Amino acid sequence: MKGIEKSFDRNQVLHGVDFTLKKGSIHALLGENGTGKTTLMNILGGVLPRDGGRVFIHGEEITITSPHMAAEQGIAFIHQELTLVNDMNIYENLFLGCEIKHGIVVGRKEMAKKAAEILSLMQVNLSPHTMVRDLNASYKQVVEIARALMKNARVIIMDEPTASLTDVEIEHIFTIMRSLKEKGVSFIFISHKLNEVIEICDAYTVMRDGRVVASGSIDNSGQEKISENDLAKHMVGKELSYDDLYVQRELGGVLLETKNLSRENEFHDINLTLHKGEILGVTGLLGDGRSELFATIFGCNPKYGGKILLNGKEVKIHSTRKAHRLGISYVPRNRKENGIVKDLSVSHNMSLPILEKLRNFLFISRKKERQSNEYYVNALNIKVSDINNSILSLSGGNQQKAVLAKALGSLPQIIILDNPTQGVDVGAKLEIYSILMELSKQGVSVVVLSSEAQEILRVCDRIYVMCEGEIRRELSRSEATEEKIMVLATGGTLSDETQTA
Ligand SMILES: Nc1ncnc2c1ncn2[C@@H]1O[C@H](COP(=O)(O)OP(=O)(O)OP(=O)(O)O)[C@@H](O)[C@H]1O
Repeated sequence: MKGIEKSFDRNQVLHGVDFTLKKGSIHALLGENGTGKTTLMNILGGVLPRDGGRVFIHGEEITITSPHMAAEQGIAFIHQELTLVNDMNIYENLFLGCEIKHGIVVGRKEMAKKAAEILSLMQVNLSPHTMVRDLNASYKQVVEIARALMKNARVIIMDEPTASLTDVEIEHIFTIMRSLKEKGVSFIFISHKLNEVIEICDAYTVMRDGRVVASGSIDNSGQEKISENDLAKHMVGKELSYDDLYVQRELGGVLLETKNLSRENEFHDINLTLHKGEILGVTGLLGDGRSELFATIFGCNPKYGGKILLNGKEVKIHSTRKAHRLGISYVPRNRKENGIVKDLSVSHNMSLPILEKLRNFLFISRKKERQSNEYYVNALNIKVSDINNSILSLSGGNQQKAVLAKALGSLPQIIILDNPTQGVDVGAKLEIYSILMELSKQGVSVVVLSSEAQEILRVCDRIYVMCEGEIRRELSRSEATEEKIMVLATGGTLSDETQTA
Protein backbone atom coordinates (compact mmCIF):
# COMPACT_ATOMS: atom_id res chain seq x y z
CA MET A 1 0.00 0.00 0.00
CA LYS A 2 1.49 3.37 -0.94
CA GLY A 3 0.59 6.87 0.23
CA ILE A 4 -2.83 5.88 1.59
CA GLU A 5 -4.95 8.87 2.65
CA LYS A 6 -8.30 8.84 4.41
CA SER A 7 -10.49 11.43 6.14
CA PHE A 8 -13.81 11.19 7.93
CA ASP A 9 -15.39 14.60 7.31
CA ARG A 10 -12.68 17.04 8.31
CA ASN A 11 -10.82 14.54 10.47
CA GLN A 12 -7.83 13.24 8.48
CA VAL A 13 -7.11 9.76 9.85
CA LEU A 14 -4.46 8.42 7.44
CA HIS A 15 -1.66 10.66 6.18
CA GLY A 16 0.12 8.98 3.26
CA VAL A 17 0.61 5.55 4.84
CA ASP A 18 3.00 3.03 3.21
CA PHE A 19 2.62 -0.61 4.22
CA THR A 20 4.46 -3.62 2.77
CA LEU A 21 3.59 -7.26 3.41
CA LYS A 22 5.88 -10.11 2.32
CA LYS A 23 4.57 -13.41 0.98
CA GLY A 24 4.41 -16.09 3.67
CA SER A 25 4.92 -13.74 6.60
CA ILE A 26 2.92 -12.76 9.68
CA HIS A 27 3.06 -8.99 9.98
CA ALA A 28 1.97 -7.11 13.10
CA LEU A 29 0.16 -3.82 12.62
CA LEU A 30 0.52 -1.88 15.87
CA GLY A 31 -0.36 1.50 17.29
CA GLU A 32 -2.29 3.34 19.96
CA ASN A 33 -6.07 3.34 19.97
CA GLY A 34 -7.57 5.42 17.19
CA THR A 35 -4.36 5.65 15.22
CA GLY A 36 -5.88 4.30 12.01
CA LYS A 37 -4.99 0.56 11.89
CA THR A 38 -8.52 -0.71 11.28
CA THR A 39 -9.20 2.11 8.82
CA LEU A 40 -6.10 1.12 6.81
CA MET A 41 -7.17 -2.51 6.80
CA ASN A 42 -10.76 -1.58 5.93
CA ILE A 43 -9.33 0.09 2.84
CA LEU A 44 -7.32 -3.02 1.94
CA GLY A 45 -10.36 -5.21 2.57
CA GLY A 46 -12.61 -3.04 0.38
CA VAL A 47 -14.82 -2.04 3.31
CA LEU A 48 -13.95 1.67 3.00
CA PRO A 49 -12.96 3.76 -0.02
CA ARG A 50 -9.63 5.58 0.17
CA ASP A 51 -9.15 9.27 -0.63
CA GLY A 52 -5.66 8.81 -2.05
CA GLY A 53 -2.84 6.30 -2.55
CA ARG A 54 -2.41 3.04 -4.42
CA VAL A 55 -2.48 -0.70 -3.66
CA PHE A 56 -0.24 -3.30 -5.34
CA ILE A 57 -0.07 -7.11 -5.31
CA HIS A 58 3.15 -8.64 -6.62
CA GLY A 59 4.05 -5.19 -7.98
CA GLU A 60 0.86 -4.86 -9.99
CA GLU A 61 -1.57 -2.08 -9.10
CA ILE A 62 -5.03 -3.35 -8.19
CA THR A 63 -8.39 -1.70 -7.70
CA ILE A 64 -10.42 -2.59 -4.63
CA THR A 65 -13.74 -0.88 -4.12
CA SER A 66 -15.70 -3.59 -2.31
CA PRO A 67 -15.09 -6.63 -0.07
CA HIS A 68 -16.07 -8.75 -3.06
CA MET A 69 -13.27 -7.23 -5.15
CA ALA A 70 -10.84 -7.71 -2.27
CA ALA A 71 -11.86 -11.39 -2.09
CA GLU A 72 -11.21 -11.73 -5.83
CA GLN A 73 -7.68 -10.43 -5.17
CA GLY A 74 -7.22 -13.04 -2.44
CA ILE A 75 -7.64 -10.64 0.50
CA ALA A 76 -9.84 -11.75 3.42
CA PHE A 77 -10.64 -9.71 6.53
CA ILE A 78 -11.55 -11.56 9.73
CA HIS A 79 -13.18 -8.95 11.93
CA GLN A 80 -13.21 -8.93 15.73
CA GLU A 81 -16.83 -10.04 15.85
CA LEU A 82 -17.04 -13.33 14.05
CA THR A 83 -19.72 -13.64 11.42
CA LEU A 84 -20.64 -17.33 11.58
CA VAL A 85 -24.21 -18.64 11.76
CA ASN A 86 -24.51 -20.79 14.90
CA ASP A 87 -27.47 -22.80 13.61
CA MET A 88 -25.59 -24.09 10.56
CA ASN A 89 -22.86 -26.67 10.41
CA ILE A 90 -19.29 -25.94 9.38
CA TYR A 91 -19.56 -26.68 5.68
CA GLU A 92 -22.83 -24.74 5.36
CA ASN A 93 -21.07 -21.76 6.93
CA LEU A 94 -18.07 -22.10 4.65
CA PHE A 95 -20.25 -22.12 1.53
CA LEU A 96 -22.81 -19.57 2.75
CA GLY A 97 -23.63 -17.37 -0.27
CA CYS A 98 -21.55 -19.46 -2.69
CA GLU A 99 -23.19 -22.89 -2.41
CA ILE A 100 -22.30 -25.53 -5.02
CA LYS A 101 -25.46 -26.13 -7.04
CA HIS A 102 -26.42 -28.42 -9.89
CA GLY A 103 -29.54 -26.79 -11.27
CA ILE A 104 -31.73 -26.44 -8.23
CA VAL A 105 -30.01 -29.26 -6.33
CA VAL A 106 -27.48 -28.20 -3.69
CA GLY A 107 -24.32 -30.33 -3.85
CA ARG A 108 -24.10 -31.08 -0.13
CA LYS A 109 -21.69 -34.00 -0.46
CA GLU A 110 -19.29 -31.97 -2.61
CA MET A 111 -19.40 -29.05 -0.20
CA ALA A 112 -18.74 -31.30 2.79
CA LYS A 113 -15.83 -32.97 0.92
CA LYS A 114 -14.27 -29.63 -0.04
CA ALA A 115 -14.69 -28.37 3.53
CA ALA A 116 -13.01 -31.52 4.87
CA GLU A 117 -10.08 -30.92 2.48
CA ILE A 118 -9.60 -27.36 3.73
CA LEU A 119 -9.78 -28.46 7.38
CA SER A 120 -7.22 -31.19 6.77
CA LEU A 121 -4.96 -28.67 4.96
CA MET A 122 -5.08 -26.71 8.21
CA GLN A 123 -4.39 -29.96 10.11
CA VAL A 124 -7.61 -29.54 12.06
CA ASN A 125 -9.43 -32.63 13.18
CA LEU A 126 -13.04 -31.44 12.86
CA SER A 127 -15.98 -32.93 10.99
CA PRO A 128 -17.49 -30.48 8.47
CA HIS A 129 -20.89 -31.64 9.75
CA THR A 130 -20.28 -30.20 13.27
CA MET A 131 -22.75 -27.47 14.19
CA VAL A 132 -21.02 -24.13 14.72
CA ARG A 133 -22.91 -23.58 18.01
CA ASP A 134 -21.06 -26.61 19.42
CA LEU A 135 -17.62 -25.14 18.69
CA ASN A 136 -15.53 -23.27 21.23
CA ALA A 137 -14.16 -19.80 20.51
CA SER A 138 -10.91 -20.97 18.93
CA TYR A 139 -12.58 -23.44 16.59
CA LYS A 140 -14.89 -20.64 15.48
CA GLN A 141 -11.77 -18.63 14.57
CA VAL A 142 -10.50 -21.73 12.75
CA VAL A 143 -13.71 -21.87 10.70
CA GLU A 144 -13.30 -18.17 9.84
CA ILE A 145 -9.76 -18.88 8.61
CA ALA A 146 -11.03 -21.91 6.68
CA ARG A 147 -13.63 -19.69 5.02
CA ALA A 148 -10.89 -17.27 3.97
CA LEU A 149 -8.84 -20.16 2.53
CA MET A 150 -11.89 -21.48 0.67
CA LYS A 151 -11.93 -18.21 -1.18
CA ASN A 152 -8.23 -18.75 -2.00
CA ALA A 153 -7.11 -15.95 0.30
CA ARG A 154 -3.42 -15.11 -0.02
CA VAL A 155 -3.64 -12.35 2.57
CA ILE A 156 -5.64 -12.81 5.76
CA ILE A 157 -6.21 -9.74 7.95
CA MET A 158 -6.97 -10.60 11.58
CA ASP A 159 -8.23 -7.80 13.84
CA GLU A 160 -7.51 -8.65 17.50
CA PRO A 161 -8.08 -12.37 16.86
CA THR A 162 -7.11 -13.53 20.33
CA ALA A 163 -9.10 -11.02 22.39
CA SER A 164 -11.56 -13.61 23.71
CA LEU A 165 -9.46 -16.78 23.51
CA THR A 166 -7.79 -18.76 26.27
CA ASP A 167 -4.03 -19.41 26.20
CA VAL A 168 -4.51 -22.95 24.94
CA GLU A 169 -6.85 -21.76 22.20
CA ILE A 170 -4.41 -19.02 21.19
CA GLU A 171 -1.63 -21.60 20.78
CA HIS A 172 -4.00 -23.63 18.63
CA ILE A 173 -4.64 -20.69 16.29
CA PHE A 174 -0.92 -19.86 16.18
CA THR A 175 -0.06 -23.42 15.14
CA ILE A 176 -2.50 -23.14 12.24
CA MET A 177 -1.16 -19.73 11.25
CA ARG A 178 2.41 -21.08 11.22
CA SER A 179 1.47 -24.03 9.05
CA LEU A 180 -0.37 -21.78 6.56
CA LYS A 181 2.55 -19.39 6.51
CA GLU A 182 4.76 -22.28 5.35
CA LYS A 183 2.29 -22.71 2.48
CA GLY A 184 2.75 -19.08 1.41
CA VAL A 185 -0.30 -17.48 3.06
CA SER A 186 0.41 -14.06 4.60
CA PHE A 187 -1.24 -12.60 7.67
CA ILE A 188 -1.71 -9.07 8.96
CA PHE A 189 -2.11 -9.34 12.71
CA ILE A 190 -3.63 -6.34 14.53
CA SER A 191 -3.11 -6.73 18.26
CA HIS A 192 -2.42 -4.89 21.50
CA LYS A 193 -0.98 -8.02 23.10
CA LEU A 194 2.71 -7.41 22.47
CA ASN A 195 3.86 -10.73 23.96
CA GLU A 196 1.82 -12.52 21.29
CA VAL A 197 3.21 -10.26 18.59
CA ILE A 198 6.76 -11.22 19.57
CA GLU A 199 5.78 -14.89 19.64
CA ILE A 200 4.01 -15.21 16.30
CA CYS A 201 5.01 -12.31 14.01
CA ASP A 202 7.98 -11.97 11.66
CA ALA A 203 7.66 -8.25 11.03
CA TYR A 204 5.96 -5.17 12.46
CA THR A 205 4.71 -1.77 11.40
CA VAL A 206 3.87 0.79 14.05
CA MET A 207 1.51 3.69 13.34
CA ARG A 208 1.03 6.84 15.35
CA ASP A 209 -1.61 9.49 14.55
CA GLY A 210 -2.23 8.12 11.08
CA ARG A 211 1.43 7.84 10.07
CA VAL A 212 3.93 4.98 10.05
CA VAL A 213 6.58 5.70 12.69
CA ALA A 214 8.53 2.42 12.72
CA SER A 215 8.74 -0.87 10.89
CA GLY A 216 11.13 -3.78 10.74
CA SER A 217 11.62 -7.44 11.40
CA ILE A 218 10.88 -8.95 14.80
CA ASP A 219 13.83 -11.31 14.71
CA ASN A 220 16.25 -8.67 13.38
CA SER A 221 18.04 -11.33 11.30
CA GLY A 222 20.38 -12.78 13.88
CA GLN A 223 20.70 -9.62 15.98
CA GLU A 224 18.92 -9.28 19.29
CA LYS A 225 15.17 -9.94 19.01
CA ILE A 226 13.02 -6.83 19.40
CA SER A 227 11.38 -6.65 22.84
CA GLU A 228 7.86 -5.82 24.01
CA ASN A 229 9.30 -2.65 25.52
CA ASP A 230 10.84 -1.57 22.20
CA LEU A 231 7.49 -1.99 20.46
CA ALA A 232 5.64 -0.16 23.25
CA LYS A 233 8.13 2.70 23.01
CA HIS A 234 7.53 3.01 19.26
CA MET A 235 3.79 3.03 19.90
CA VAL A 236 3.60 5.69 22.59
CA GLY A 237 6.81 7.55 21.82
CA LYS A 238 8.22 7.15 25.34
CA GLU A 239 9.38 4.51 27.82
CA LEU A 240 6.53 2.90 29.78
CA SER A 241 7.09 1.66 33.28
CA TYR A 242 4.76 -0.13 35.66
CA ASP A 243 7.26 0.11 38.53
CA ASP A 244 5.59 2.97 40.41
CA LEU A 245 2.04 1.89 39.67
CA TYR A 246 1.18 -0.21 42.71
CA VAL A 247 1.02 1.60 46.04
CA GLN A 248 0.65 -0.25 49.34
CA ARG A 249 -2.40 1.12 51.18
CA GLU A 250 -4.26 0.70 54.43
CA LEU A 251 -7.49 -1.09 53.46
CA GLY A 252 -10.85 -0.61 55.15
CA GLY A 253 -13.16 -3.26 56.60
CA VAL A 254 -15.15 -5.83 54.62
CA LEU A 255 -17.62 -4.05 52.33
CA LEU A 256 -18.97 -6.90 50.21
CA GLU A 257 -19.20 -10.54 51.20
CA THR A 258 -20.85 -13.61 49.71
CA LYS A 259 -21.89 -16.75 51.54
CA ASN A 260 -22.22 -19.95 49.52
CA LEU A 261 -23.34 -17.98 46.48
CA SER A 262 -24.34 -20.45 43.77
CA ARG A 263 -26.09 -20.68 40.41
CA GLU A 264 -26.72 -23.98 38.70
CA ASN A 265 -24.09 -24.93 36.10
CA GLU A 266 -22.28 -21.60 36.59
CA PHE A 267 -20.61 -21.31 40.01
CA HIS A 268 -21.07 -22.84 43.42
CA ASP A 269 -20.44 -22.13 47.11
CA ILE A 270 -18.61 -18.89 46.52
CA ASN A 271 -17.40 -17.32 49.77
CA LEU A 272 -15.53 -14.14 49.02
CA THR A 273 -14.81 -10.81 50.65
CA LEU A 274 -14.03 -7.40 49.23
CA HIS A 275 -12.61 -4.70 51.48
CA LYS A 276 -13.21 -0.98 51.27
CA GLY A 277 -10.53 0.56 49.03
CA GLU A 278 -9.26 -2.82 47.87
CA ILE A 279 -8.41 -3.86 44.31
CA LEU A 280 -9.41 -7.49 44.11
CA GLY A 281 -8.37 -9.65 41.15
CA VAL A 282 -10.41 -12.65 40.06
CA THR A 283 -8.78 -14.80 37.43
CA GLY A 284 -8.85 -18.21 35.80
CA LEU A 285 -9.47 -19.56 32.33
CA LEU A 286 -12.36 -18.53 30.14
CA GLY A 287 -15.48 -20.39 31.32
CA ASP A 288 -14.33 -20.57 34.95
CA GLY A 289 -17.57 -18.90 36.10
CA ARG A 290 -16.14 -15.54 37.22
CA SER A 291 -18.12 -13.48 34.69
CA GLU A 292 -21.38 -15.19 35.66
CA LEU A 293 -20.55 -14.77 39.36
CA PHE A 294 -20.05 -11.02 39.17
CA ALA A 295 -22.90 -10.51 36.71
CA THR A 296 -25.05 -12.08 39.45
CA ILE A 297 -23.62 -9.76 42.12
CA PHE A 298 -24.53 -6.89 39.77
CA GLY A 299 -28.14 -8.13 39.60
CA CYS A 300 -28.12 -9.50 36.03
CA ASN A 301 -29.27 -12.96 37.18
CA PRO A 302 -32.11 -12.63 39.69
CA LYS A 303 -32.14 -16.32 40.66
CA TYR A 304 -29.27 -17.37 42.86
CA GLY A 305 -28.64 -19.43 45.96
CA GLY A 306 -26.68 -18.25 48.99
CA LYS A 307 -26.28 -14.72 50.30
CA ILE A 308 -24.79 -11.39 49.28
CA LEU A 309 -23.89 -9.08 52.18
CA LEU A 310 -23.06 -5.40 52.00
CA ASN A 311 -21.53 -3.84 55.11
CA GLY A 312 -22.44 -7.03 56.96
CA LYS A 313 -26.17 -6.90 56.07
CA GLU A 314 -27.81 -9.25 53.58
CA VAL A 315 -29.01 -7.55 50.39
CA LYS A 316 -31.12 -9.12 47.67
CA ILE A 317 -29.80 -7.96 44.32
CA HIS A 318 -32.41 -9.06 41.82
CA SER A 319 -31.94 -6.28 39.29
CA THR A 320 -29.17 -4.07 37.94
CA ARG A 321 -31.20 -1.04 39.05
CA LYS A 322 -30.94 -2.33 42.63
CA ALA A 323 -27.19 -2.85 42.20
CA HIS A 324 -26.85 0.72 40.98
CA ARG A 325 -28.81 2.00 43.95
CA LEU A 326 -26.45 0.11 46.25
CA GLY A 327 -23.52 1.90 44.61
CA ILE A 328 -22.27 -0.96 42.44
CA SER A 329 -21.26 -0.34 38.84
CA TYR A 330 -20.12 -2.79 36.22
CA VAL A 331 -18.19 -2.98 32.96
CA PRO A 332 -19.35 -6.11 31.15
CA ARG A 333 -17.08 -8.56 29.40
CA ASN A 334 -18.36 -8.12 25.86
CA ARG A 335 -18.32 -4.47 24.88
CA LYS A 336 -20.10 -4.83 21.54
CA GLU A 337 -23.01 -6.85 22.93
CA ASN A 338 -23.43 -5.46 26.42
CA GLY A 339 -21.23 -2.40 26.91
CA ILE A 340 -22.35 0.13 24.32
CA VAL A 341 -25.68 1.20 22.88
CA LYS A 342 -24.82 1.31 19.20
CA ASP A 343 -27.58 3.73 18.19
CA LEU A 344 -26.53 6.41 20.67
CA SER A 345 -23.82 9.05 20.58
CA VAL A 346 -20.64 8.90 22.67
CA SER A 347 -22.13 11.49 25.00
CA HIS A 348 -25.47 9.72 25.50
CA ASN A 349 -23.75 6.39 26.07
CA MET A 350 -21.66 7.93 28.83
CA SER A 351 -24.65 9.66 30.44
CA LEU A 352 -26.96 6.65 30.55
CA PRO A 353 -26.33 5.49 34.14
CA ILE A 354 -26.32 9.03 35.56
CA LEU A 355 -29.43 10.53 33.98
CA GLU A 356 -30.94 11.02 37.47
CA LYS A 357 -27.93 13.09 38.52
CA LEU A 358 -28.05 15.17 35.36
CA ARG A 359 -31.72 16.07 35.81
CA ASN A 360 -32.94 19.63 36.31
CA PHE A 361 -36.59 19.17 37.30
CA LEU A 362 -38.08 17.26 34.35
CA PHE A 363 -35.25 17.83 31.91
CA ILE A 364 -31.69 16.63 31.46
CA SER A 365 -29.28 19.51 31.95
CA ARG A 366 -27.13 19.53 28.83
CA LYS A 367 -24.63 21.72 30.66
CA LYS A 368 -24.17 19.20 33.48
CA GLU A 369 -24.00 16.38 30.92
CA ARG A 370 -21.28 18.16 28.94
CA GLN A 371 -19.26 18.94 32.07
CA SER A 372 -19.40 15.36 33.32
CA ASN A 373 -18.55 13.87 29.93
CA GLU A 374 -15.73 16.32 29.25
CA TYR A 375 -14.18 15.41 32.58
CA TYR A 376 -13.97 11.72 31.67
CA VAL A 377 -12.95 12.32 28.06
CA ASN A 378 -9.93 14.18 29.45
CA ALA A 379 -9.26 11.86 32.40
CA LEU A 380 -9.27 8.76 30.20
CA ASN A 381 -7.81 10.54 27.19
CA ILE A 382 -10.61 9.37 24.89
CA LYS A 383 -9.87 10.24 21.25
CA VAL A 384 -13.12 11.68 19.95
CA SER A 385 -13.55 14.37 17.31
CA ASP A 386 -17.14 15.23 18.39
CA ILE A 387 -18.74 13.79 21.50
CA ASN A 388 -22.15 13.98 19.78
CA ASN A 389 -21.06 11.57 17.03
CA SER A 390 -22.16 7.94 17.11
CA ILE A 391 -20.27 5.70 19.55
CA LEU A 392 -19.45 3.52 16.53
CA SER A 393 -17.31 6.31 15.08
CA LEU A 394 -14.79 5.69 17.90
CA SER A 395 -11.99 3.15 17.47
CA GLY A 396 -12.41 -0.09 19.46
CA GLY A 397 -10.08 0.93 22.28
CA ASN A 398 -11.70 4.34 22.65
CA GLN A 399 -15.14 2.72 22.82
CA GLN A 400 -13.80 0.63 25.70
CA LYS A 401 -12.62 3.78 27.48
CA ALA A 402 -16.10 5.31 26.98
CA VAL A 403 -17.63 2.21 28.61
CA LEU A 404 -15.26 2.68 31.55
CA ALA A 405 -16.23 6.34 31.78
CA LYS A 406 -19.86 5.24 31.89
CA ALA A 407 -19.15 2.99 34.88
CA LEU A 408 -17.11 5.63 36.71
CA GLY A 409 -19.64 8.43 36.15
CA SER A 410 -22.07 7.10 38.74
CA LEU A 411 -19.37 7.48 41.43
CA PRO A 412 -19.81 3.91 42.70
CA GLN A 413 -18.54 2.46 45.98
CA ILE A 414 -17.84 -0.84 44.19
CA ILE A 415 -16.80 -1.09 40.56
CA ILE A 416 -16.69 -4.48 38.83
CA LEU A 417 -14.60 -4.55 35.65
CA ASP A 418 -14.78 -7.63 33.45
CA ASN A 419 -11.87 -7.74 31.00
CA PRO A 420 -11.41 -3.96 31.41
CA THR A 421 -8.55 -3.41 29.01
CA GLN A 422 -9.83 -5.41 26.02
CA GLY A 423 -8.56 -3.78 22.83
CA VAL A 424 -6.88 -1.01 24.83
CA ASP A 425 -3.33 0.03 23.86
CA VAL A 426 -0.34 -0.32 26.19
CA GLY A 427 -0.19 3.36 27.12
CA ALA A 428 -3.89 3.55 27.84
CA LYS A 429 -3.71 0.35 29.91
CA LEU A 430 -1.24 2.07 32.20
CA GLU A 431 -3.56 5.10 32.42
CA ILE A 432 -6.51 2.87 33.31
CA TYR A 433 -4.55 0.99 35.99
CA SER A 434 -3.44 4.34 37.47
CA ILE A 435 -7.07 5.50 37.59
CA LEU A 436 -8.06 2.29 39.41
CA MET A 437 -5.26 2.86 41.91
CA GLU A 438 -6.43 6.47 42.45
CA LEU A 439 -10.03 5.32 42.96
CA SER A 440 -8.95 2.74 45.50
CA LYS A 441 -7.01 5.40 47.42
CA GLN A 442 -10.27 7.35 47.63
CA GLY A 443 -11.93 4.29 49.20
CA VAL A 444 -13.63 2.81 46.12
CA SER A 445 -13.46 -1.00 46.00
CA VAL A 446 -12.49 -2.40 42.62
CA VAL A 447 -12.92 -5.93 41.25
CA VAL A 448 -10.84 -6.76 38.17
CA LEU A 449 -11.87 -9.90 36.29
CA SER A 450 -9.24 -10.93 33.80
CA SER A 451 -7.52 -13.96 32.36
CA GLU A 452 -4.38 -11.91 31.82
CA ALA A 453 -2.27 -12.84 34.83
CA GLN A 454 0.09 -9.91 34.18
CA GLU A 455 -2.79 -7.44 34.49
CA ILE A 456 -3.95 -8.99 37.76
CA LEU A 457 -0.44 -9.01 39.22
CA ARG A 458 0.18 -5.37 38.35
CA VAL A 459 -2.65 -3.75 40.29
CA CYS A 460 -4.37 -6.18 42.63
CA ASP A 461 -4.01 -6.36 46.42
CA ARG A 462 -5.41 -9.87 46.60
CA ILE A 463 -6.36 -12.53 44.07
CA TYR A 464 -8.92 -15.31 43.80
CA VAL A 465 -8.15 -18.00 41.23
CA MET A 466 -11.25 -19.75 39.92
CA CYS A 467 -11.59 -23.08 38.15
CA GLU A 468 -14.79 -24.77 36.97
CA GLY A 469 -17.17 -22.55 38.89
CA GLU A 470 -15.41 -22.51 42.23
CA ILE A 471 -12.75 -20.47 43.98
CA ARG A 472 -9.70 -22.68 43.79
CA ARG A 473 -7.60 -20.54 46.09
CA GLU A 474 -6.97 -17.07 47.45
CA LEU A 475 -3.47 -15.64 46.90
CA SER A 476 -1.99 -12.60 48.57
CA ARG A 477 -0.20 -10.09 46.34
CA SER A 478 3.18 -11.14 47.70
CA GLU A 479 2.75 -14.87 47.03
CA ALA A 480 1.03 -14.63 43.63
CA THR A 481 2.99 -15.43 40.46
CA GLU A 482 1.96 -16.13 36.86
CA GLU A 483 3.00 -19.79 37.27
CA LYS A 484 0.96 -20.31 40.43
CA ILE A 485 -2.10 -18.72 38.84
CA MET A 486 -1.77 -20.96 35.78
CA VAL A 487 -1.38 -24.13 37.87
CA LEU A 488 -4.48 -23.29 39.95
CA ALA A 489 -6.55 -22.11 36.98
CA THR A 490 -5.98 -25.39 35.17
CA GLY A 491 -7.10 -27.40 38.19
CA GLY A 492 -3.60 -28.18 39.51
CA THR A 493 -2.26 -28.07 43.04
CA LEU A 494 0.54 -25.91 44.43
CA SER A 495 3.45 -27.60 46.21
CA ASP A 496 2.50 -26.10 49.62
CA GLU A 497 -0.97 -27.69 49.27
CA THR A 498 0.46 -31.14 48.58
CA GLN A 499 2.73 -30.79 51.61
CA THR A 500 -0.21 -29.88 53.85
CA ALA A 501 -2.20 -32.78 52.42
N1 LIG B 1 -16.96 5.55 10.41
C1 LIG B 1 -16.25 6.50 11.01
N2 LIG B 1 -16.70 7.76 11.12
C2 LIG B 1 -15.98 8.73 11.73
N3 LIG B 1 -14.75 8.53 12.27
C3 LIG B 1 -14.24 7.28 12.19
C4 LIG B 1 -14.96 6.20 11.57
N4 LIG B 1 -14.20 5.07 11.65
C5 LIG B 1 -13.07 5.43 12.30
N5 LIG B 1 -13.10 6.75 12.61
C6 LIG B 1 -12.04 7.51 13.32
O1 LIG B 1 -10.81 7.20 12.71
C7 LIG B 1 -9.77 7.10 13.69
C8 LIG B 1 -9.01 5.80 13.50
O2 LIG B 1 -9.87 4.72 13.89
P1 LIG B 1 -9.41 3.20 13.73
O3 LIG B 1 -10.58 2.35 14.10
O4 LIG B 1 -8.80 2.99 12.40
O5 LIG B 1 -8.28 3.12 14.86
P2 LIG B 1 -7.44 1.86 15.36
O6 LIG B 1 -6.01 2.23 15.22
O7 LIG B 1 -7.90 0.63 14.68
O8 LIG B 1 -7.78 1.85 16.92
P3 LIG B 1 -8.06 0.64 17.98
O9 LIG B 1 -6.74 0.09 18.38
O10 LIG B 1 -8.70 1.35 19.14
O11 LIG B 1 -8.99 -0.36 17.33
C9 LIG B 1 -10.43 7.24 15.04
O12 LIG B 1 -10.23 8.54 15.53
C10 LIG B 1 -11.91 7.02 14.77
O13 LIG B 1 -12.68 7.79 15.65
